[in-house]
Amino acid sequence: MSVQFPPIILASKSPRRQELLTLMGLDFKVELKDVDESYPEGLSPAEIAVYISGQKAKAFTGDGEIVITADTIVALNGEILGKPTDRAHAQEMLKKLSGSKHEVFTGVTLVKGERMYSFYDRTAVTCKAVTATEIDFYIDNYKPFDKAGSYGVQDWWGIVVVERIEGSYTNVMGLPTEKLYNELLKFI
Ligand SMILES: Cc1cn([C@H]2C[C@H](O)[C@@H](COP(=O)(O)OP(=O)(O)OP(=O)(O)O)O2)c(=O)[nH]c1=O
Repeated sequence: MSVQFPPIILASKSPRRQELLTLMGLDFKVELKDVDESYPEGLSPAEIAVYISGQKAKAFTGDGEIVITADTIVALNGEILGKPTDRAHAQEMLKKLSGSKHEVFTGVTLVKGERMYSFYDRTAVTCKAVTATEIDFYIDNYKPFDKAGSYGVQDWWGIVVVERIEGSYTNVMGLPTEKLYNELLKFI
């Protein structure tokens, strides 16, 4: 790669984020810290994603290194859909997403020394209507319990159910790579 970035730490256990950063051609290390993912009331979906990515970043100082954290949430008509707590919760979320359009927000925070900068990207996703049997098939075979909104745009749901995506695809997967690249160039 022609651009030289300082050493990068990705503070995320998400295999999708690790994969996307690798696809960006960046060298990085993964470091994990436990973070409370609760957020204050009254925030918009974009503000929630940014707030939680900021909370994840506060655990790091990033001396000489750039630390990247992110948080992805799904919003449907003002309702926030995070990760499902169990099978029934996943069924409920997928039923709501079926036959409708929702938004995915990923907040990203960059940290280097004393500097901290956050941004977000927004993608609109339209899903076709699916049956209860298809939802059960999906949950049983793809176990989307680690995913916001209970689905992965990169798996069966994205291939078969997602009709239309307006905005960044990688933002839905968990990291808005196009925007992240531009922001990293400005941040270093
Ligand atoms: C909507 C959607 C979410 N997701 C994933 C991305 C994130 O991993 C997860 C949202 O949870 P997050 O809390 O954003 O991230 P995480 O807990 O997986 O990882 P970490 O906090 O360590 O960074 O949902 C997909 O993989 N595909 C999708 O289509």
